Amino acid sequence: MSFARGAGERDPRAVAAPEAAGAAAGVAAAHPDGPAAAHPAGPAAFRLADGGLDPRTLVLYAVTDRRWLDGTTLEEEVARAVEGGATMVQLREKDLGRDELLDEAVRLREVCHAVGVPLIVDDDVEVAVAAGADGVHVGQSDMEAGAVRALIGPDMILGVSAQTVDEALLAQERGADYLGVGAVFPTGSKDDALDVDRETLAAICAAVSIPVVAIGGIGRDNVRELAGTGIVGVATISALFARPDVRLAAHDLLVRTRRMLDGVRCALTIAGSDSSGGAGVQADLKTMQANGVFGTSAITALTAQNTRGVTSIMDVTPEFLGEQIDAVFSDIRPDAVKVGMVSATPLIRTIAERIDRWRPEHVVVDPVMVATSGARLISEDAVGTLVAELLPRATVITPNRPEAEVLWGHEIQTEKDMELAAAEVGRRLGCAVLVKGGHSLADASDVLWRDGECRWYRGRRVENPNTHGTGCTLSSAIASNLAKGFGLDESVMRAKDYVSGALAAMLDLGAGSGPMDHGFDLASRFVEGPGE
Ligand SMILES: Cc1ncc(COP(=O)(O)OP(=O)(O)O)c(N)n1
Ligand SMILES: Cc1nc(C(=O)O)sc1CCOP(=O)(O)O
Ligand SMILES: [Mg+2]
Repeated sequence: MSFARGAGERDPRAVAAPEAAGAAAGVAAAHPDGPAAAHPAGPAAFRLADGGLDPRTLVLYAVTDRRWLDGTTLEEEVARAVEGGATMVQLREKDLGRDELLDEAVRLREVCHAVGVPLIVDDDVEVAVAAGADGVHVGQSDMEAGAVRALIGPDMILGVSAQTVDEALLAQERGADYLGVGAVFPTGSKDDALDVDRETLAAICAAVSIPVVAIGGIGRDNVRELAGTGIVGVATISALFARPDVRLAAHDLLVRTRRMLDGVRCALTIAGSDSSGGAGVQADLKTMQANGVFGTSAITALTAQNTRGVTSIMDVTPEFLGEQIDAVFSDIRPDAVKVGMVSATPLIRTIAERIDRWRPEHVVVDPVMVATSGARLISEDAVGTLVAELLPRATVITPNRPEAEVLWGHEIQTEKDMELAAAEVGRRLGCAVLVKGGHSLADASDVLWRDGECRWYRGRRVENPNTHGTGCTLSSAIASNLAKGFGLDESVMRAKDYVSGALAAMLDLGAGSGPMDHGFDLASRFVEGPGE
């Protein structure tokens, strides 16, 4: 484990760090800026309805160590950590006297409460209470957990360290809200840390009903090894405070921790290739990536197109389309499927047959009929097959106004017409229907019919003439969110937000209606690059 924080930075082990005892006498009952100025909602705000600690507060738990400071203050570094996404902060300073610890706790409390993040104090119950912190963390050689609970009352958060299943069960019985279990990897930040192997960590998580965070030597390169253990988050000192940019380090580790906790979700796009990259399979894959889902593809057709129009289309054979779908499903089973441009009857039949064979959980069909440029993308006879054989197999379909008119058989002139169209088409097909409003009607608002009810999603209008690929992008963003486990309502809302963001980035490419910036919010911007 390296302590090098970068050229010229010091080794914190060179600084005297006496492992101070826990609670000692002499702390004032309350600091002058104490509990009265605490987070208005108090620590109860971090609890769920059943009284348990909300596990989301533990996803990225930043533990302080002033020995990493290099000309900045602890408040500044903690502010950076929470700005980057730390969900909980622990003041753990072994070399501070109690008055200094209390002052530091009060300062950190302000920083944390300004952004709604709980502050925990390590070891010292009296300082935690006097400073108006949200909780305290004690280990096996600190004050006994039951005694701590009696002192802090029912609301304040109590964290307890455990290295065995017996210790974990006892801590839970004595009123712990969460457990810190480590050291799961070798650490240079705690001299007396004991090793906890993966099996013990998993056994502790399985034995208790309170949330567990892993601690010790965790960083961006090994966090994924904790997948499947049952933890709800990770606690770390050096992966944040030893980094040159604490905010970026926090964001990077948060993204990686979330990915580790959620597992990798996959989506499949079955659609046409757009040589200009703004629509079709290319837009779908970029959208999936940007929405945190691994994208796979089965290509229905190659198109030669750019922002001015489609000049040529070459369909793949139905056999080859089927082979692509089978190759993906038989190996990486996607959590959701998006179907886009599919222009010929045999290809539509192949997709319908594969849906029956592989039974994906979610199927989003964008019934692409006409490109934004006006080019027809499906043969007349194929529309009948689409309606009869593919759309009834969808979870949700996402027609724009002209497509909804074809499916409904009437003109759509008002928002009421959009609702009627969505309802009638949905009843006929037995699936949810999202009718998308256009610039001239309902602005950026769409209506979703599902299970007999209509719901409007009022989007924010973005003045951007470059709208090539918006339909593909919306449907693949919905599929990505369904793949991640969101319900349909939430998936539509998130997808609309994503499309608005991609439009608002105002990318301007090509002479015609250009593509959106699918990568406007990519996490990679926050990932530390080489040389750090
Ligand atoms: C979240 C979390 N987990 C474990 C610890 C370690 O606590 P403890 O065993 O009391 O050791 P010290 O931190 O006091 O040296 C922790 N602080 N936080
Ligand atoms: C504070 C602490 N407790 C541990 C335990 O095993 O209980 S390990 C540890 C140090 C964590 O720091 P780093 O992320 O730099 O390894
Ligand atoms: Mg302790």
